[in-house]
Amino acid sequence: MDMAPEKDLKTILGKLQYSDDAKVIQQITEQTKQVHARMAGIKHKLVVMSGKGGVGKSMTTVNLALAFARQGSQVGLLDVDLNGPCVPRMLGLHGHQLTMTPQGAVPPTGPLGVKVASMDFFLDDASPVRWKGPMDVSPVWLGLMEMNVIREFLADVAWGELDYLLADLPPGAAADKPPVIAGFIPDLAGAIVVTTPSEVASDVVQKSVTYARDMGIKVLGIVENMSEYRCPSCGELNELFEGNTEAMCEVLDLPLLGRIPFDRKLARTFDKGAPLLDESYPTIQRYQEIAGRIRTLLDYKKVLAEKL
Ligand SMILES: Nc1ncnc2c1ncn2[C@@H]1O[C@H](COP(=O)(O)OP(=O)(O)OP(=O)(O)O)[C@@H](O)[C@H]1O
Repeated sequence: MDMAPEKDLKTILGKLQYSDDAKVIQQITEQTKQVHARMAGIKHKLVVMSGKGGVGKSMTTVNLALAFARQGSQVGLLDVDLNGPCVPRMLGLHGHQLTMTPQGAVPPTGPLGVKVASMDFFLDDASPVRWKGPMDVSPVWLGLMEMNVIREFLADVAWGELDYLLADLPPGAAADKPPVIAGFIPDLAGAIVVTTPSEVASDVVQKSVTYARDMGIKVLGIVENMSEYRCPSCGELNELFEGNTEAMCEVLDLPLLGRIPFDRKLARTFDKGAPLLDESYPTIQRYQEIAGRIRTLLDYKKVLAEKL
């Protein structure tokens, strides 16, 4: 596939063809084939989802990617949020670009060798994505446009060989975009759902798990974020929200993969784009444990598949 020396949102949009249904179907088929080819060298593909926004999904995705990398794996991070991509910023890669080569768009490398591809690389600073034309009046058209941009983006990124690819999906509950985007990723190993104990009190997490399952996505487990508060001066842990994630996991028949405390010291380093990477730090050890559990689940799944 020929690649332009530079690529931005306008070029992507310029390539989309909507003149008739046959062309749309042909384009989707070609993009889908291309996505399969691009991701053929990736062993485990995972998506990270949440019911609502702001529960720490990106923070969890980025830290799990770093945890897998610390265990010696080759890791890629995919940030497909068109309206608030924050992964590059957290890893100090904001302002970086994909490198366009004849082999595809090569993602920049962040801390611990993690490769990052984000919609952020196509967007102007601080301005939200604005679509022009018929989309102004049609939310359906707007959704279609976004999905096409994401599929085209996935069709371009040349990941090479990876052990893990973690995709940070946009926030959204039940019948929203995240499960549709997850469907673009071939041979998906499963989804990790991030929640806070307060979110558990509502039924939003259960709805998103049910909807993901209805779409054929295997949910591997739940990560509870902001479980407790770690005091920055003395390190003591105190309860932060009411909620019973264990009971919810039992109802949903899902493992609780781990609990991450509200840790201002750690989060501040990611918000500043200079992430704390010290593996002896207690909250980072929690992420390491969660990554270990995910690895065990994936290995178990592989053994089961080989036996059947
Ligand atoms: N465990 C934590 N301790 C302290 N702060 C946290 C923690 N997890 C996330 N945060 C902070 O909360 C804010 C939101 O986190 P994040 O961007 O990861 O949420 P999100 O669920 O991905 O949001 P959205 O999907 O709506 O973009 C960030 O400023 C982040 O630093």
